[in-house]
Amino acid sequence: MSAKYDQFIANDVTSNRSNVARQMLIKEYKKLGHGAFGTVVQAYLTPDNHKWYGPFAIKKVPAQTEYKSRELEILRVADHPNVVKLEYFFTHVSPSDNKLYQHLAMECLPETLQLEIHRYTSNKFELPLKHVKLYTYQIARGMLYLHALGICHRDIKPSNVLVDPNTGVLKICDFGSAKKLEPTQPSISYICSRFYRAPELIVGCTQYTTQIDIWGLGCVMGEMLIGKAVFQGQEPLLQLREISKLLGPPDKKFLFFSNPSYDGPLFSKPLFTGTPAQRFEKHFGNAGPEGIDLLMKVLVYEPESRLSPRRIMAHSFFDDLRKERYFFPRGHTQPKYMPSLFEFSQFELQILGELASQVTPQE
Ligand SMILES: Nc1ncnc2c1ncn2[C@@H]1O[C@H](COP(=O)(O)OP(=O)(O)OP(=O)(O)O)[C@@H](O)[C@H]1O
Repeated sequence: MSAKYDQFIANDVTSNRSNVARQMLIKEYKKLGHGAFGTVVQAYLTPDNHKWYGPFAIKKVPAQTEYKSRELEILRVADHPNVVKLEYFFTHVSPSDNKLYQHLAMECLPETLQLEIHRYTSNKFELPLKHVKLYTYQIARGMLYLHALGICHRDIKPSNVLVDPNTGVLKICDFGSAKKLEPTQPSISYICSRFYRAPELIVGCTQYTTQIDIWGLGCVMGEMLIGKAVFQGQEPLLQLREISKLLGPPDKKFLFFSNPSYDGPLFSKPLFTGTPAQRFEKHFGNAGPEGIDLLMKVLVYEPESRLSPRRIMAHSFFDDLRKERYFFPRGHTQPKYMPSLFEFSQFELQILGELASQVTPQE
């Protein structure tokens, strides 16, 4: 291994599996990304210069902020095939600015869904429908788990979804905005990236539920189908205008329950023609009738009317995944067996309840 980047020794590198802390040498290889709060680098870890662990994606965020501690707290407990796994964590003072940084070493995936969508659009294609099904199903399965724990991701978007296009595996990442929602406590409404913000967030609701993530799932599914963000508001309030073009304007009941004191624009003058079904058909025709039906049940104003993760997983749009366990990875002419989609834990089976048999393939 030839080092191109930084290397440093960190004390107290804690394994999230065993909880044991020890000194390790960290070798960084390349930058994977950077966001509002920190940078992500690919790195290997060694306790003795012989055994190497990795590659990991190490996210560095300034230590001792509320953001950081929530992200660590959530990643420490999250253990699911569709949620990025935290392997090690430690704090370390950066020699460049002498500040303390929290380091989260997570399993590393080759790409984000954003890049995967971009690969197709730059060649004037959209993702094959089978891939849309495979990825949307896994987002729903990750959400089934997170939401059952009360964890709301609050920033679902294609760049926060990691994929391995070769295996078809998908994992939700970036828990920097995530929060365990308590039913009686308000939360800030100014979260989530604009194009993916649920309508209740746009109108300033502070008692929202994990259903804001379901809106994000709908936006991500739609983006995979059409190759670009479904609702591209040029500024925060204009985001509602974009939504109104497809769904029609929000009604009084929605506003009453979301934020009765909202006094922003409502876009009640028709900005569209035809029925909602015709507009969805026009936008997402390539999803087929089942895909359109699913989107129409996910992209709805009332959060409680949006399908839950388990109802999404049970939707007939995913019957193909249950019947035919192969897919063609990008650039492959030979089919490949799909990743594990239905090997549910006892916890998942409990949440799926009576829908478990509908979600699982019938041999
Ligand atoms: N486990 C991982 N494997 C591979 N790449 C990753 C991984 N985690 C993060 N990345 C890359 O780093 C980018 C930023 O990571 P992340 O979203 O967690 O940081 P952030 O500071 O919260 O960013 P943002 O402000 O854009 O949300 C991701 O979009 C992705 O490209």
